[in-house]
Amino acid sequence: MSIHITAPEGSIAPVVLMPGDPLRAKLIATEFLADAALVSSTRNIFYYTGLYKGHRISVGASGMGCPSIGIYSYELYSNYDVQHIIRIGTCGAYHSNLRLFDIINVAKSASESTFAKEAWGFAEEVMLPQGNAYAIINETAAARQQAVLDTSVHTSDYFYRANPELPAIAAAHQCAVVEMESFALFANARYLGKSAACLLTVSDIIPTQQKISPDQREQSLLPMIELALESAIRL
Ligand SMILES: O=P(O)(O)O[C@H]1O[C@H](CO)[C@@H](O)[C@H]1O
Ligand SMILES: O=c1cc[nH]c(=O)[nH]1
Repeated sequence: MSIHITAPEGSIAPVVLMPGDPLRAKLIATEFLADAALVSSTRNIFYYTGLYKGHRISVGASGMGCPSIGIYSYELYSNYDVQHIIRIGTCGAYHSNLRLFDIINVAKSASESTFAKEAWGFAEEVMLPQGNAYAIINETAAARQQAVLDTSVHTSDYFYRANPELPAIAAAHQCAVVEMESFALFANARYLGKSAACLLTVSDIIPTQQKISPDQREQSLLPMIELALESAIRL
């Protein structure tokens, strides 16, 4: 048990898939895991453990933003001996050459966030995926002939902001998309010597304001979820 996750000891698998949204965690557990058990629902942040093709896997939410994923990933790595976390999220595209539903395996995360520096003394504004999860995802995608873009992302602390220009950090690091968590996940994994990767599906194109509708969102994330599950059983 930890402060924010009340799963009993041993009830979380060494590999965790982590969407932002607790209801996405529930959907994955219901649709894809055999014998899925709800092991924590503290603050309605659901964690489930079950079997995918006979392999024990957990799925649970991070909430939104670096502070929130910072808490959940730290407790999973430290209190539950989790080895690998694969974030499975949505992102906005800064450029209209990306398309809705494109899938990204995050190659690096650039952020103005103070999370890595203040928590662990990592002064860099770029954090990288840790361990072998990122490479396994690319190998799994290639074996499935599934298109995945290998892209830099901007991890932003802001969803809404006054200035519509491309943020300076996104321009400096050629970030094609924006999301809000991978920088903190990678920083925690780096500090704790664990493995972390991040898959994203493009849910909106910022310059043209195209968006996946709430109805489309559930189904449109399935290719990313399947890639994450197929990668998880190879870790
Ligand atoms: O779809 P999720 O995983 O929540 O990810 C993205 O969506 C949220 C914003 O709507 C932020 O958490 C952002 O990172
Ligand atoms: O963080 C996010 C996620 C989706 N779309 C955005 O514009 N930002």
